Amino acid sequence: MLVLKISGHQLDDGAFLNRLARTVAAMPTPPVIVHGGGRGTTDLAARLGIESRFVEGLRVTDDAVRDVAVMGMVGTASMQLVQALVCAGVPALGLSGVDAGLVRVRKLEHHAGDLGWVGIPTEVAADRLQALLGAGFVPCLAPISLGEDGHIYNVNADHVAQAVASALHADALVFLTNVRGVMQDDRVLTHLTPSVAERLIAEGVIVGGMIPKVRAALAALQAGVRAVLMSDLDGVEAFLRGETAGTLVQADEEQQSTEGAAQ
Ligand SMILES: Nc1ncnc2c1ncn2[C@@H]1O[C@H](COP(=O)(O)OP(=O)(O)O)[C@@H](O)[C@H]1O
Ligand SMILES: CC(=O)N[C@@H](CCC(=O)OP(=O)(O)O)C(=O)O
Repeated sequence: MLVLKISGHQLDDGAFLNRLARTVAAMPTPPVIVHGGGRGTTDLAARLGIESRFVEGLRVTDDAVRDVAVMGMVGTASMQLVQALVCAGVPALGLSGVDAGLVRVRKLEHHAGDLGWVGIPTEVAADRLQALLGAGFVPCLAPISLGEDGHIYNVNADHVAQAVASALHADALVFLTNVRGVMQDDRVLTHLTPSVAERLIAEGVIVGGMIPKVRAALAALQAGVRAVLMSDLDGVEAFLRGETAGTLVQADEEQQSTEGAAQ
């Protein structure tokens, strides 16, 4: 089973959505979907006169921003995606992490300071997601989730996707984003190991929203998800055809044995 994380970058692009929906409809095994909505939420906040602030790719979320995040992600983003999927014949069910207690979180303690209502997943109700899959639905999760303290939290969608893929023991986790993969000097890195990733973060090559994505990808690999890909839609479609594309994360030892075999 595959967990597909869909970025919020292109959810207002009808042609993109229709192509994506056709790709999902053609998948032999229905995926579990986690979507973002960061860009739409930032746009909505601006229209409401609220400035958006991010720390290492995570949105600083006070009370007002949390309200906007709920509107942007459980509302607009979910509706845009589910509409396209259902039109393509996919029985998509738009949910958030709050519904049925699917994703529980605790407040994220960040080294850079207090980010407000930002959560980090602690538990995923894998049995309930399996029940939805078993009943023929394709769950589409917005990343707003319920705290162990009963409060509503804004959670980075990459973190939710990682937690869901790990809890479901998914075979693959695919991060569909708006770039071809993790880039260095205008080149896509075909493979990324934990040690290289941390070096590129420290050197400022991997910045902003790519930081939580890369860390989530590494955590999924660590949790036993065998294939973890970061790519755009071209790359995701190639990956589903069994071709190489985008950036695959790989354990350090795996990289060494590949290099060893090549010598
Ligand atoms: N080294 C890098 N390679 C590719 N993209 C990067 C890199 N560092 C930062 N980015 C930025 O990260 C963005 C993806 O993160 P984000 O905007 O949070 O996307 P998503 O919606 O997929 O979570 C890219 O659009 C790019 O601007
Ligand atoms: C805490 C935090 O950063 N939450 C994110 C959740 C949405 C998200 O991750 O959307 P993308 O996948 O489109 O970037 C946010 O508010 O933007």
